[in-house]
Parts: sequence; structure tokens; C-alpha cells
Amino acid sequence: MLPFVEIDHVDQVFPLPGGGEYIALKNIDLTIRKGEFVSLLGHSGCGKSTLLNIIAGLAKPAAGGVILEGRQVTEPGPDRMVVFQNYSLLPWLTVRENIALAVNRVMATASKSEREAIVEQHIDLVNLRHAADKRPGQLSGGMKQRVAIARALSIRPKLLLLDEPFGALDALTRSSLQDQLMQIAEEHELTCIMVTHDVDEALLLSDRIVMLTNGPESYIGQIMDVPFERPRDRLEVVNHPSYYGMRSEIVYFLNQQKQAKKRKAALQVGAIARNGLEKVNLELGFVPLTDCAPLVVAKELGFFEKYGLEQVTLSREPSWKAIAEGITSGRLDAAQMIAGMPLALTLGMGGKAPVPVTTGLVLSRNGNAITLSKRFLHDGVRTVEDLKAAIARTPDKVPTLAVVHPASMHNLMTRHWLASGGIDPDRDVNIVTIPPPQMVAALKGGGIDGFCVGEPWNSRAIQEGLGYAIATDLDIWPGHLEKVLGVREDWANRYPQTHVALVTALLEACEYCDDRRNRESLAELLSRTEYVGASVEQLRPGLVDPYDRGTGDEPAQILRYNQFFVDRTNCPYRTEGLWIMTQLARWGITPFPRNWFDILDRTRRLDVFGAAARDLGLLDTEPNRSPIHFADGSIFDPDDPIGYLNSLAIKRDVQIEEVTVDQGLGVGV
Ligand SMILES: Nc1ncnc2c1ncn2[C@@H]1O[C@H](COP(=O)(O)OP(=O)(O)OP(=O)(O)O)[C@@H](O)[C@H]1O
Repeated sequence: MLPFVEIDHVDQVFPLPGGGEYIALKNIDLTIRKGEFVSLLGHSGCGKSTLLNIIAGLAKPAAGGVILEGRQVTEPGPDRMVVFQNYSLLPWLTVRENIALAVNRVMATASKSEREAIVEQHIDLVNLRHAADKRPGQLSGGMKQRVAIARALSIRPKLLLLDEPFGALDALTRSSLQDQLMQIAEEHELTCIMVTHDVDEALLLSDRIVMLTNGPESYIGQIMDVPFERPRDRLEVVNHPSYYGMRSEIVYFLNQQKQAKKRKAALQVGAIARNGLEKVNLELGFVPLTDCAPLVVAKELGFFEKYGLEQVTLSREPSWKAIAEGITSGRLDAAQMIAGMPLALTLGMGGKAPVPVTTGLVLSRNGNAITLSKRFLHDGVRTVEDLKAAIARTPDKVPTLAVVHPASMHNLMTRHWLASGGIDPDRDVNIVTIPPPQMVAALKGGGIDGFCVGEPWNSRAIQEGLGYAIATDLDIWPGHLEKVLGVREDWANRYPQTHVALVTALLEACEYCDDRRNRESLAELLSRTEYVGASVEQLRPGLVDPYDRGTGDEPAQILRYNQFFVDRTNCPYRTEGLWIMTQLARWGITPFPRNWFDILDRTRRLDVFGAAARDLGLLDTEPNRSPIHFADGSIFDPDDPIGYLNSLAIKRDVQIEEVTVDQGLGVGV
């Protein structure tokens, strides 16, 4: 379906009184379907109203634009009506006259009796017949807001924009108006965008909640799908089993934003040097997943302090996109990253300028699964070949599969798996990106037919009866690298001793995580809201318990499902980085660099890993140059990456070019 509203890479910039400028919004990109109700949520001053004004055509963005039904918005128009918090009614006109003013202006070609009928219909719509001849001064706040809504709806806008419409009302009036708005929006299939501060209001009314980060340069931090069925009943919504989980996820996001503000102020302090290290105050990003465990353990068990890193803060990030932004902007010192991210950022993914990012540590291996909607299991889909046959049976229905980021192993391995079964991942299926914590809600809402993600999100979908794991990543490439520690290259050069201390602390934490005696307490630790925030039951499969694929088969113990240390987990082998680069090129995500050796040298810091491993007395850290063997029988020979690329049957147009990567970035840390 074509998008109804496209907010296309919008930036907004305001001049500051003393000179300079304030970047309020940065790269806001969002599409909205017809009939959808979307809320914009965020702290005061984050830019919600600024964005709404741009959509309304009341302000022009500094960059990007808004497209409504294929036409660029350049000025206000009757197809978009805004309802403001302060009602903006004309005080000398009655309720009827206030509504009639809008109708007469916009529907000038309709006959007088038609226009009168529309006015009366909308007076009834908001139950104000008894007050039709009263002026605003004689009305309560709730009544005034009902007039404003009736006036907005009377001209039949395509898009209703609401800027904290109920913010000034008492609780009772507020809930009654929310119910009325919900009913009207559903009956008239209205598309609505509402700015609100109120988490419960957003959950009650919205199909999606768009959470904005704090400014300057606010961006979309997280988007939550709200899966409650319509028509909605307030009590049923609040009693829905997912309600409090979703609510706490939003509150957590807002709290994180508050803390980020404090941290930004603290960043001005800059590097604190002590203990022979150039910097001991670090901000580390992670995404709520089972395999963030080494960071959590290093923090909770004091491994950072043990190696002199006295002030380490962990920052729970909503998505891999936020991690990339945090590292490239210098907001984060280092982060848990999907394995392809340092390479994709260094090569300039999506046409962006290359930002050299490097890794000296693999944090984990394995731990992902491809989960499909249960309906495929009912159709007998057990293998990739069965999936191909199922797709061929319904050529008009292209399944949508979600991955967590284009540069993730989830994307690259799902594509490898599909292609190994003769399914073209760009033509036979539709692959979209969704942050890990939102996968289950998206599957439940029916927007996607399956996903590839790390734990606990597969097990959650399986335990809720929504899906089954058709393949774990051990069925595709057993022992593949999964998460790495990523830092900017200029950061690594500026803080070399700190970098080694950080890798040493995390390497010791990895060893702790793979000691099976610690796994029970690890599941408890990860379940805490500030870390993964899922139940222990959802975290246990694969980590502690046998893995239940949701197929009805007996759960099987997969010892290496979450692998943190054993079997030479932690060395950032160049061969694996090289395979990732072939895949990024295979699917058109980045070019394949002719200077691949140089890129590998810069992005895989074997020297840092070696120094940390020596500090811990570990042997056997030699680079491994053996070919990679995949479960489908294919082999990657690191000596001939271009020959390998040429041999692949399903691929896009592969670009092979010299990639120039400068190191001269402004250091914000
Ligand atoms: N015309 C302007 N000139 C300069 N700065 C502005 C202008 N309009 C908004 N800003 C700034 O842009 C940022 C975003 O403002 P905006 O009103 O969109 O925030 P908001 O999220 O709607 O806040 P609230 O929830 O408090 O209404 C704020 O820092 C604000 O001070």
C-alpha cells in the first residue's frame, strides 16, 4: 500500500538570538498509512510541535519535506486541520458560528443548506446541541475542545493533527473526550497525528507511538506498534497482558532521555585520566538482548573497576541505529555492536560518509533464530525449501520478514539462508528493519510474517504461541561471530591504554558468562528492567534450558546457542570480517573495497585483542585464516573474495571500488 503521509528526512533549524543556530530536528523519517493513528511522544522541548507544524504546512523544514498523498506540503491547506491545546476559537462567535466559519470558508461551492446541514451534523457529532448558541466564554474547557474538534472535522480533512488536545482538561473530561475522538476516528477512518506527553493516552489511542529523543538534533529514538484490537475499550486496553510491559518500555525510554541530558552536561568535563589510563569515565551503549551479558556482568561484578575504569555507565539504546548514531556522534565511547556495523560504518553504508569504526573484541557468537508466524507451520513449512514452495503457492502474497539492521548478521545470514534455498531475498520476500524489542509486537500486529533476531525475542514469540523457530543460526553457520565491541578509530588512537583495559574487562566478563555455573544468576541479572527487561522464563531457553523451537518437537539442549568465550569466541578474525564485506556488497549495502586488506587492518584490532588476552594469561589467540564452512555445504575461501562473490547465483549488482577512509573526524569525546 502506498504511504499516505511521508515525512522525508526532515531537519529543522532555528536561529539563536545571539547568533548561531539551534538544530531542533535531525533526519526525521516516517511514513504513515491511511487511517492510522500515530502519536508523537517525548520530553518538553524535544520538537513535537515543531514537527506537527511542518506537517501542517505552518512551517517550512530546513531540509527534507512532507508528502501527503504524493504531493509535497508547502503551505497550510484544508486537507490538514490542526486542533491545538488552547482551542483557538473566536470568542465573539457562538459554537454554531465558530464551526460555520470554517465550513463556509472551505466549502464555498456547496449550497447554503448543504453547509448548514454539515454544521448541524458536527454539532451533534460532539454532543453539543444544548450549547449550540453559547459563546466560548460560557463553555467549559472540555466543551471548547469539542467545538475545536467539530470545527476541524467539519471540513472533512484528510489528516487530523492534534497538538496536546486534552492537555488542559481535568481527568474525567479528558477520558470522555479521548473516547469520543477514538470513536470518531474509527468511524470515519481518519488519519491522525497527535502530540502528547501522556503515555496512557498514547497507548489508548494510537496504532503506533513515535518516541523522539531530547534535542538538540532530536531524532526518532523508537517506534512502538500498539497491537490492541479496535474498537478499543479503555478497561480492556489497561488489562491487556502487554499493557504494562509496553508502558514501562515507554517510561524507560523517557527516563533514558532525562539521563542522556545529564550525561551530555557531564561530557563537557571530557576525559578523566587516572590509573595509567587516558580516560576512566566511559559511556557504553547496548541493546536489550541476552548477548549484552558481558557488558552487564563487567559492570555489576566490578570488572571495569578491576582494570582501572572507575566510571563506566551503561546506556540502554532502543535500536542499532541509535548505537550507530551514538558512536559516530561521539555520544558513546564504545558499544555492543552487530558484527557488520564497524565495517558498514567504515565503508559508508547507505551513501553516508565513511566513519572509521574498529573492533578489538568479539563479544558473542550464535544466539539468533529465524522465527516465522505459526501459520507457516500449519502449512507444513519446516525447511527453507518448504518456504520456497509456500511462497510459490501464493504469488500474490509476498511475505515480509524483519531483521534488526541492514549490517546485522541477522540480515546477512537470513539472506544467505533464503538464497541457499533458491529464494531471492529482495524479490521473493520483503525484508524490513525493526529494532529487536519491537519484533514480537510487529509479528502479533500482523505487519510482518517472521523475523530474525537474538534472544529473548524469539523465545517470547514462541512462548506467546505467535511463531516457531524454523532455523537457528547454528543451522546456517555454527559458531558465527555475532556481537562485537565497536569504537571509533580516532577514539581508539586517542585512548589506547583505555581501549586495552576495556577489552580486558569485557574478555574476563565473557569468560564468566560462559561458565555454566553462572548461567542461572545471569538470567536473573539480565531480566532486570535496566538491562533486558524480559522475564527469566523468556531468557532461559538457550541460555540455561533446552531450546524450544515452538514446532511441537521436544526442546533440545543447544550448548553453544549463546557462546561468549569457549572455542576461541573473542578474537576478531579478519576472515570473518572479509566474509561480511562480501555480503554487504552482495546485497548492495556497501561497495566491496578493492583495498579490502587495508580496511580489514583498520577495523579488526588484533593487536588490542592480543594485548588483553596476554593480560589475562590466555593463549591460543593466533589469527585463524581457515576457510568458513556453512551448513549448506558452501565454503568461503578468504584468499579469493572476489571469486567467491562472482560464484554466487543470487546477488545484486556488486560494486567493487577503492574506498577512501579519512581519519580526520572532530573528536567529541
Ligand atoms: N521559532 C523558534 N525559534 C527558536 N527556537 C525554537 C522555535 N520554535 C521552537 N524552538 C525550539 O525548538 C525546540 C523544540 O520546540 P517544540 O515546541 O517543537 O517542542 P515540543 O516537544 O513541542 O515541546 P512541548 O512539549 O513543551 O510543547 C525547543 O528547544 C524550542 O525552544
